[in-house]
Amino acid sequence: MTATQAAPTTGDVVLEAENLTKHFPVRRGLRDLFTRERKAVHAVDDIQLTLRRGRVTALVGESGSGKSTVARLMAQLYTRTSGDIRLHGESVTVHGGRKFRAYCRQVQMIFQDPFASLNPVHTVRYHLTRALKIHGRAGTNSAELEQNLRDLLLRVQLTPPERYLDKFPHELSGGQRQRVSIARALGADPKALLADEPVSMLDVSIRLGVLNLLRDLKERLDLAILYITHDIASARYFADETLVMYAGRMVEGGDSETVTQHPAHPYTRLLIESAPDPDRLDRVGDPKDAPADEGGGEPPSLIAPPTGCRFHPRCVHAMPKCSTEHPPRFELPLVDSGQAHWAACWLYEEGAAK
Ligand SMILES: Nc1ncnc2c1ncn2[C@@H]1O[C@H](COP(=O)(O)OP(=O)(O)OP(=O)(O)O)[C@@H](O)[C@H]1O
Repeated sequence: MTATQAAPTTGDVVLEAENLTKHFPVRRGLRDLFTRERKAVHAVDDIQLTLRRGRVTALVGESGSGKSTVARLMAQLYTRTSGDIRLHGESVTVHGGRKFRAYCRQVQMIFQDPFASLNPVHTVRYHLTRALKIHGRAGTNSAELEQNLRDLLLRVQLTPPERYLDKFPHELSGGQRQRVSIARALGADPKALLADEPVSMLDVSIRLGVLNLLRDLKERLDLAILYITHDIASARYFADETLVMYAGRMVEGGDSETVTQHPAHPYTRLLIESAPDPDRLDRVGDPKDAPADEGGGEPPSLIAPPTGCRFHPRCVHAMPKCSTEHPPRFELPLVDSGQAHWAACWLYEEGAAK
C-alpha cells in the first residue's frame, strides 16, 4: 500500500453488482423448430447489490427466486447475460484460468451441502493443504504449513486441531463439515464470502453455532458476507442488511431490523407471515405491521414472467398499473434505525392509495 492510499475500513465497498442479469437459454423442442422465438429462463434481472467490509448482506426469497444464480454470478461461476460486477471498484469478467484464481483469492463461495463440496476420499488435511497451496499461503516449509493448517482449524473453532486434521468427511458431523468448508474458503484469505444457504442442510440445533461463527469471522477478519437464505427470520438475527428477491428481481431492501419488522412490499409481508418470528407475535392483528392476508399462490414461470410487477398475479393490493409497468425502487420514510429502506412497489408511489 502506498502512503497516499487510505487503509480500508469497515463499510468500504468490496464487491458490487450493477444491473446484473442472467437468462438461461431453453433448449428448443421439436415444436419450436419452426418458430424464430428463442426461449430463456429469466433467472435474474437487473440486480443491484453491494457487499461491504465487515457487513453481512442477506439475500432472501423462496426457492427458484434466483438467489443461487446471483451468488454464482458474483463468484464468476456463471457468465452473465448483461450487467457489471466490480471488485474494489474495478469491473471484472473472468472465464477460468489464472484470472479466475486471482479472483477466487478475494471472493470465496460456501455451498449449502458440505458433504457434496468435500471429496469423501480425502482428509481435512488434504483439503486445507490444497487450498493453502493453490493460493500461495502454504508457507515455505512443513512446519509453517502445519502451523497454517492449525490456524485455519482454530479460526473455525475446530479444537484441538490435531483431532480433526486426519479425519475424512464421513467421520465428521454436518456442522463440523461445514466448518471445514469455511476453513477451506478462509485458506485463500478472501475479502468476500458468498454463503449459499450455509446452514439449511444442518440440524436445527447446530445452525446457530455456524451462523455465530460466520458473524465472528465477519467481525475479526472484516469480511464482506453475502448470506443467501429462504429463512427471513435468520436474516434478522444475522444480517446487517436484507434484500428480498422475487422471481428474479429484487423487491425490497434496507437494514435487516426494518425490513423484517416493518416490511413494505406485499411479497416480503407474505414471506414473514409464512415464517412467523416470535418477536412479532405480540403485534399480530396490528394492521399496520401485519396485514391479515397478503395472498398465496405459486411463483410464476420464469420463461414467460408476468409483465409489470412480477408479483402482481399473487398480490392482494394489485392495481391496474401493476400488471403493465415494472415498478422502480421507491424510497420509504425512515423508521427507528434511520437507515435507508426501499420497495419496488407501486403502492409507495407518491399519491398511491395504500
Ligand atoms: N443452469 C440452469 N439452467 C437453466 N435454468 C436454471 C439453471 N440454474 C437455475 N435455473 C433456473 O433459474 C431460476 C432461479 O434458480 P436459482 O437456483 O438461482 O434459485 P434459488 O432462489 O437459489 O432457489 P433454491 O433456493 O431452490 O436454490 C429457477 O427457475 C431455476 O430453475
